[in-house]
Amino acid sequence: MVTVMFGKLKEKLGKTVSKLTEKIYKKGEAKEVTPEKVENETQIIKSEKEHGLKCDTLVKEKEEKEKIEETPQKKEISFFDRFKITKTIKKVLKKEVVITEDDIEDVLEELELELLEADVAYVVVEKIIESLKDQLIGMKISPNDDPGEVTINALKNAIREILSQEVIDVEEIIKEKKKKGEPAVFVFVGINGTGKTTSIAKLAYKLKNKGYSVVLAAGDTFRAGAIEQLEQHAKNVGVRVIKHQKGADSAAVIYDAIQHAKARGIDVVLADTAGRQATNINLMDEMKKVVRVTKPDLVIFVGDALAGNDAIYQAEEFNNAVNIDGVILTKVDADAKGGSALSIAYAIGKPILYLGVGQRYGDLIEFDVDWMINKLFGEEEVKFSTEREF
Ligand SMILES: Nc1nc2c(ncn2[C@@H]2O[C@H](COP(=O)(O)OP(=O)(O)OP(=O)(O)O)[C@@H](O)[C@H]2O)c(=O)[nH]1
Repeated sequence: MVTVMFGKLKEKLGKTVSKLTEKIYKKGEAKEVTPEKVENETQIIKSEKEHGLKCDTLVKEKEEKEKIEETPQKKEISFFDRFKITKTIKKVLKKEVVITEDDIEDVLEELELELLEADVAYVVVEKIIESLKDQLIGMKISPNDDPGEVTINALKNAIREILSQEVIDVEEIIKEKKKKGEPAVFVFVGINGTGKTTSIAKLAYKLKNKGYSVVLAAGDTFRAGAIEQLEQHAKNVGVRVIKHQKGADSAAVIYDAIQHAKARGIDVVLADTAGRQATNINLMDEMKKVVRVTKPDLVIFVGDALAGNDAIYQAEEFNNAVNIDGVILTKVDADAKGGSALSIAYAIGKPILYLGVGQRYGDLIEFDVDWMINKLFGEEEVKFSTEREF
């Protein structure tokens, strides 16, 4: 089953736009108007070909057209038939509307429940509702305005506020460190199984393809097989790994990798660490030591989008322990809800750097607010590859 990325969130936001729009139409006693002009047949067929429009009228029209073709005497589609094909009813407000809290209260209450259901963190839901109220209550909508556009823009603004954090330019950090003759050091932290090792490999692949030299540090000396897993990724991607034996001190391995990179003028050190539960005090203390000793340029929290609210809680705990700089949210390709992608940055006040969108080395995309807004409100449905490279 192909997951529609952020599918649940997208559906709920779409429903809210329709409900708010209908409320405004009703209050403004909107009347239906038909389009001034009728498209000609070529435009209709073109629309059908270009957009695969299979709406009822077009399908019905094709059946009627086939029927006409069966009876040779009626070659042309009548004007009225054409008119039916492109019948796009628009509504126009009869009078100006001033939106009151009563007008939108019930729709916003429903939106609140539905966002919570899509795994959006409570603090984020509250912020979105508050922003919508600030934007919409008291707003004047004239007959020249398009209520649908007004409501979509209000929702987009509310979500943009949530998603916008200070942007971190990873390549800028690498270049700045290179000027000082030092490697940029990025340490990856998170709980077990979220995709740390995989994301390190994906970022190594991305940076290597951009011309940077990369070395990996096998800092997960805890989990059986973790060192070998990272070595396999490094081989596949074509970068080196600095490792010690299993059970060695994680900070020491990463420290050695940094010295190796310095000695050889390598641009970037990507350091793995053992997956750990935020509740495991000993492992959290070890992680604090790793950060204290290695002084990384970025501490990157790797969260699993499928974990929903748990990913937010874990990010908050890790942020309290070692001050996270940025987030990689993985398995977004498999996340039908979308709540964690919307919530994690706002909940900890740190930016999402990348999204993991599959199991190939190229399946790591730089996060961008406009990109996410477009995915939540855009028409296109993103299809991800289910191919596996690891
Ligand atoms: N669909 C999908 N799967 C992913 C993504 N990122 C990681 N995975 C899978 O998630 C699983 C765990 O990935 P790892 O990188 O081993 O996780 P980890 O955090 O290093 O795990 P520990 O070493 O136990 O802490 C693997 O099967 C990956 O292929 C992603 O973006 N999309």
